[in-house]
Amino acid sequence: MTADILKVNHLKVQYRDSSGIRSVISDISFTLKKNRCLGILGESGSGKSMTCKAILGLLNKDFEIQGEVIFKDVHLLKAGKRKIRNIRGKEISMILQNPMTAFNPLYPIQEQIMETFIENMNIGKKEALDISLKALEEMHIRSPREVLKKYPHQLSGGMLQRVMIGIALTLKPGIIIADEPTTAVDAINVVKVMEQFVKIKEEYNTSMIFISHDLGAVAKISDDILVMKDGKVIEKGETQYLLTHSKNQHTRYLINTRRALVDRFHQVMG
Ligand SMILES: Nc1ncnc2c1ncn2[C@@H]1O[C@H](COP(=O)(O)OP(=O)(O)OP(=O)(O)O)[C@@H](O)[C@H]1O
Repeated sequence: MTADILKVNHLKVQYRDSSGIRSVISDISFTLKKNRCLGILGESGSGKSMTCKAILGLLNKDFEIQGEVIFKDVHLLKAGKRKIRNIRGKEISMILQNPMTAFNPLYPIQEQIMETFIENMNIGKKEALDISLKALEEMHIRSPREVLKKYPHQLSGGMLQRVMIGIALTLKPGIIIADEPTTAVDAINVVKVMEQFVKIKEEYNTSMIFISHDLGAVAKISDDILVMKDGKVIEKGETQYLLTHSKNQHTRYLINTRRALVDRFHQVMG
């Protein structure tokens, strides 16, 4: 039996503004098992990002959150700010859709990466620089010393995303939550970024939540899949079983849409 590393029980998220209250996530439950990858699949607006932001306490006061999120016996929704901040980054890392938003545009990335390592690993500047260089090398980034001196806008989305993955890997968290990590990446680098995720999973024993609207990406990396629609979980199960046996209409629709896309690609490419 594989142990559960993260349990989400009856999570509900509501959004409140001047016009009233709106349900964004309605009563979802799932578990992430140790050393496994859970793919969250769903169309835009289905609630994938909101689910993960709620888990990590990243939503502001306009959102009302109910339910239970248990990570290693810690009830994350009730944990204090300091405790959550310690868990985020070191124990649970999030890789965002748009890596540009994770960096401050006003500073070269070197300072920002080093700061993250100094804060989370309790080390000095010299060691942080060595580790930063190593993190980029691990991601097969050429001329890492020069790359570190660049400002975020001087690097491509794919490059920045690889830098983010390198940082997450170096911190060796128990869980990586990747939210549409290939969105800002050009087609050539998508393959490279996906390879890095598969590598993390296979070599580092990291548990992972991989969010995407792309069934191909989710199927490539996930052991289990959760399908979301309109803020609800409509199906969950082992990836292979779900892809071949799902009787759920919406899941079949997502599978068929993907199949049609691949067929069209083959037609165009001859
Ligand atoms: N900042 C916000 N304020 C209020 N409602 C929001 C906000 N961000 C998202 N929502 C709403 O929450 C719901 C779920 O959105 P969410 O971003 O989680 O979807 P998603 O599945 O991650 O989609 P995408 O793939 O486009 O990121 C949607 O109805 C959306 O309108």
